[in-house]
Amino acid sequence: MDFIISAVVLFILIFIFIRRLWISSSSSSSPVRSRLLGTMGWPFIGETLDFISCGYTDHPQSFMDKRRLLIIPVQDRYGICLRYGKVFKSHLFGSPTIVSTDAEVSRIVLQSDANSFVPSYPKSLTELMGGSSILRINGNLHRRIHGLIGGFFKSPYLKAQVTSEMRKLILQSMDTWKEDRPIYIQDESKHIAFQVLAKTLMGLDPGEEMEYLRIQFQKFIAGLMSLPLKLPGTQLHRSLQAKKKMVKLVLKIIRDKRMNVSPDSKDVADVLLNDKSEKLTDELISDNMIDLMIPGEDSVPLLITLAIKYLSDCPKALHQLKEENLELKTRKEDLGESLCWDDYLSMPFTQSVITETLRMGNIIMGVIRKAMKDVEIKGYLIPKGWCVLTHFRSVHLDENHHQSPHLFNPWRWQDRDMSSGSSSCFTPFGGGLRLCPGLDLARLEASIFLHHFVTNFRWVAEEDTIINFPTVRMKKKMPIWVKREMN
Ligand code: HEM
Repeated sequence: MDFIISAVVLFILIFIFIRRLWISSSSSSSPVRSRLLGTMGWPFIGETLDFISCGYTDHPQSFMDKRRLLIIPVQDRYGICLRYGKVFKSHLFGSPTIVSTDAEVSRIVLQSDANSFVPSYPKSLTELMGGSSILRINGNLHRRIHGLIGGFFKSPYLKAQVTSEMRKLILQSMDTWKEDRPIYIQDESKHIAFQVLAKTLMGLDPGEEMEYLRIQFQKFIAGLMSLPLKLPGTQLHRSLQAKKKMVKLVLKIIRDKRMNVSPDSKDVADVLLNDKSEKLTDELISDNMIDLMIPGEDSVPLLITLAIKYLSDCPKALHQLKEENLELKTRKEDLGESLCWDDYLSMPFTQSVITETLRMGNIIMGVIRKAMKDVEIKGYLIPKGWCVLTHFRSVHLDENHHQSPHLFNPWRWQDRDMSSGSSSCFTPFGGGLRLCPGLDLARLEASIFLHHFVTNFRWVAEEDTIINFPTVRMKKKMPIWVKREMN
């Protein structure tokens, strides 16, 4: 008897489940033929809890894998479908969402302009960003600021200056390392990256103002993933207070610069101040200086930390990297020259290590866009108002695109030109109009760090694990024990 009741209950549950799939797969409001399958999960929370719980595992993409590889015979208008496929619908973080793990669909979304898709961020993040932040604005003003920032790193004079500043800060930090205690690579690289950003963005040197800015910035970013409640005592409120203090200091720096503006731009603020369009007010520039730190502050240290983690686990790659860097170091010493921007970025194996770290590490797991109108891509309908999560991580770890995707294999990138930052199967820096303008800076900083690290030190890494949610980081901050090389 029990068996019959269980069988009936199971049957009803399966029936309800399949019916929900059926309803959700055929409930498009548009006449456009849509192949989208998926479930919207529970009321309000949708499938968010499953997304988060998968996020905390070693395989955050298992949320996607479970759905795109789901074997359920669903009878839809077009026949029997055995899985949702690479693009499916869901309901995440309060929004109906299309999840794309398809390289081509994601590429088209990223390439689209603001008439079709605009960036979408969690509410707390939007609250903390300025209204004219490059991360939020669209259209001509966005294009102008993005172009100016991207252009900054193209000038030979600035390239030389940024390279020598970065080298100085990295070497200063390495000089303080002691052999009788662990060095926490994640913290060290974070400290350096902040100094590099403050210098590159607004010419700030280490000192009291930089330290004040660093402390306020830590309070500020603590609220990026917080509950969107602005009441006193909440994290978001504390972060907004910290932002106010930062804006006051940065605005003062910008105004001082405006008084003595020189035609030779020395940092990103100078480039924006020298813009002739008169659309870039001091408030807009100072807001953007702070918001530029959001994508820049954490990502580069993670790139460096993960590269060292993967190299520690792959002695063959470390050996080759060391050989390449030592060879260049000796050659430059013989010439009596120090390494320039192009030297650092032209070491092919070093760049392959960085590229492979970006592929495996997925520092930015994907980006979210919101559809401004019904958009059809490759037969999938994305309804107006829905979000699209272009999940880079799923593509980077898809064995159809990258053989043995979970293996750290820098050699796979040999003879492939990755200087443009992306191809549709490799998009760690996004793509289209919003392609990361800091990508050269990130590669350069990682290259300089790795160069001086592997040519000056041997090390033993302590056991540590990568955490992937809500942001990528090392559980123990990557402790290593170093010994200085006698060369
Ligand atoms: C490993 C390091 C980095 C990674 C993986 C990374 C990744 C990304 C990605 C995926 C995007 C695209 C976001 C989107 O499409 O919505 C982006 C945008 C952006 N990144 Fe980076 N980034 C890195 C370093 C930096 C640095 C160092 C800076 C600052 C100087 C920076 C500044 C920006 C800015 C301002 C945007 C927004 C561009 C726009 O919306 O037009 N990034 N980054």
